[in-house]
Amino acid sequence: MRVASLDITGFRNLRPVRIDCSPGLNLLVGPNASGKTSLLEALYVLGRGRSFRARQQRELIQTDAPWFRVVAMLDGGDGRRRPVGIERGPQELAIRIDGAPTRSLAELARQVPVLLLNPDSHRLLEDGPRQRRRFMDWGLFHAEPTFIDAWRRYETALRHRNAALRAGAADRAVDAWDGELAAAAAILDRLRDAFCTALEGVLEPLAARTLGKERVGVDYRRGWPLEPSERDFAVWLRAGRGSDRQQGHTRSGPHRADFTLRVASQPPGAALSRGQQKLLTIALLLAQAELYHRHLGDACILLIDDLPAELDPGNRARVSRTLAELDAQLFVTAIEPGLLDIAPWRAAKTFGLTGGDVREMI
Ligand SMILES: Nc1ncnc2c1ncn2[C@@H]1O[C@H](COP(=O)(O)OP(=O)(O)OP(=O)(O)O)[C@@H](O)[C@H]1O
Repeated sequence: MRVASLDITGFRNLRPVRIDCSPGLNLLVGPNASGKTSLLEALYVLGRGRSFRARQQRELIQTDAPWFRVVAMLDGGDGRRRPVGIERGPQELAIRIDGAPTRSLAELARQVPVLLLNPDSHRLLEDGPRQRRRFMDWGLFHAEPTFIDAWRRYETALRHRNAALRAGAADRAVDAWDGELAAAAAILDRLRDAFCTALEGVLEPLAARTLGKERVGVDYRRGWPLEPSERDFAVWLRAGRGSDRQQGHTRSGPHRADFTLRVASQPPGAALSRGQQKLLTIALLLAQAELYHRHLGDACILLIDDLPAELDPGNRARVSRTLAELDAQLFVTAIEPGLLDIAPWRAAKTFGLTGGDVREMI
């Protein structure tokens, strides 16, 4: 899916704007506070229904404006164009896909597959497992039709089981949720395990290109210490029920799943410099984009904030070449135009931003 054109009204400091986007690279150039990150953020909100930096969604609405609206005309590569839009007032949220209103953020996310790379992305490797679970689940949500149902089933069963544990419910009541939890866990576990295997396959060559390291591995952690069969997880749940009751929640399961990376048999923190860890994070994001492309035969939308600032000139050139080879649509911010070489791209447009005003540069 690619964004053919984008309309933004009432969002952060951006003046009302309509741009025709390149199917390849869209370079957003401007000084500090000109609105570059806001433009990426508008696209991110369109794809995820929330911002990557605002604590309150209402921060996104322009000062003195009643609401914001972001509308994209999407091009699926089959010649069909489809409008998708999100509008948010202080309280209410409205989504339209192909002219029809919907309340489903999942449906919106399916239409607008956005991935973000910004100066905080290295936290994917450094922070706790939640971000890495989201990373796995983003890939599975798009690639595996059975994923979302299993995920919802699991979350519902987990909520009910935890409530039953806290309420001191009889074993019979908890048994019912254990069965449901174990059945959904088996599906999630199988999908995430397969995802990590596929991720390793695409990450290795990408890490070799961006980082010059070849022995990069992905180790899946399922969230409980037994073999991956439904029965085993049910047994594990049963055995841990007493302690779960004491704690008031289910201590193990796919809600604790994670993955770790390995570079030449070591954790990235031990094997790599900080700059190299950033390159590994970039390779990881690109691997996600590549997997999306392999599964769906279509491009996803990569939002890259402040990439040049992160890398020395040699690494910048290597990353630029790798990005240009990827079949994805890119929106990349930079303070100066020369920091990213646009020559490797077959299709590229540069947009200049000043004080929230966006203009295509010819
Ligand atoms: N709701 C809002 N209404 C109006 N202006 C806002 C709102 N929220 C943020 N701003 C302003 O928008 C400006 C643009 O910020 P943005 O982060 O998009 O700039 P940028 O070009 O990415 O800057 P930098 O290069 O420094 O990262 C900031 O000056 C900020 O104060």
